[in-house]
Amino acid sequence: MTRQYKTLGEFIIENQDSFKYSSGELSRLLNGIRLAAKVVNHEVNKAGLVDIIGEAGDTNIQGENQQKLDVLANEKFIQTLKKREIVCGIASEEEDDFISINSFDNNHQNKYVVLIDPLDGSSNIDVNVSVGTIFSIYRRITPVGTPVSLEDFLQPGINQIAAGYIVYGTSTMLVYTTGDGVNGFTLNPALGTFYLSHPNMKFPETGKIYSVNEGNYVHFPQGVKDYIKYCQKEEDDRPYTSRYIGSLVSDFHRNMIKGGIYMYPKSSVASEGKLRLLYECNPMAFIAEQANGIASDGKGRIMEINPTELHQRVPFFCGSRKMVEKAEEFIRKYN
Ligand SMILES: O=P(O)(O)OC[C@H]1O[C@](O)(COP(=O)(O)O)[C@@H](O)[C@@H]1O
Ligand SMILES: [Mg+2]
Ligand SMILES: [Mg+2]
Repeated sequence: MTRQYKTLGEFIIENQDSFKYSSGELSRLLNGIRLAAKVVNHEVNKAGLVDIIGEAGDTNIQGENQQKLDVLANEKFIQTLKKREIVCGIASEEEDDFISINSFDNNHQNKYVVLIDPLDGSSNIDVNVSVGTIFSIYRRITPVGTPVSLEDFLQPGINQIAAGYIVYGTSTMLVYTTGDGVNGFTLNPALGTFYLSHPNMKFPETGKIYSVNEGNYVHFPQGVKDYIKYCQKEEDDRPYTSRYIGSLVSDFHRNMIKGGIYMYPKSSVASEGKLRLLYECNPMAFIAEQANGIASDGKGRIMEINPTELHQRVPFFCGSRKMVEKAEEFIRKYN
């Protein structure tokens, strides 16, 4: 007899009462993300066959050449969330500024803001390597009934009420937390349904995988260089294995299952690193912490950083507790 898996829809309903503000709104929002994930998954899976490969011809506010799939995924998530009557604002990697969304009755009754990285790992789209989507959800802090404002988005990660990612890989999975542990759901493409395949996901306390773009080694701070040398040294349970897919979501997902550390440090060519605090680092940090992992900027907790800009970047060290603590130890030696 095949094992009965709970569906994502059932799980969302069953768990909505454990949610602090449970009024069904977050469930509707998560269901919106579930729907958009399936739409984007459909496009990603046929990327080689239709004209969504390659550059879209524009650059985003970060000066990156937007890929066609970046733009398409951005449109699909924004359209789907707009229609759900619970979102008052959306910020996205692919949008210069936040988008204010007014409720149908035009008096700003919606309570949630969503920050998204619609397509993570853009450099891997054309070469058939796994990519993802990342989302972060907050309750607005400005009063309901007034237009959403920038301060609703510039909240520290500790204020997140939910966060998650979708990985479009050998299978498509949606992994999320509402502050009550981390659960992973695998899409059965034949049925178009997500099933609870990975309940209560946890980072192993330590691991043997380090993920960093070693091509930037010469530009890294000495502490980071020393930690990488430590990972490569033949001693105790080392050397560790180097694994770097170049898609944050995929590297994070593997390390959460097997144990490992992902690093995107600052460097002499990227003074604050590359990853964006609001829609990459904060959501992954929330998931990591809910799964007994750690997320740091090398000095302290990512989720305690007070954001100042929508697209600000921060150095990022995330994964198994003992490995991130060791990396911080090496970095602190030079502070
Ligand atoms: O090619 P690099 O410099 O190693 O950067 C790879 C990193 O950049 C990212 O692609 C940034 O994300 P986007 O693709 O969403 O811009 C991460 O997913 C990945 O870990
Ligand atoms: Mg990204
Ligand atoms: Mg992206």
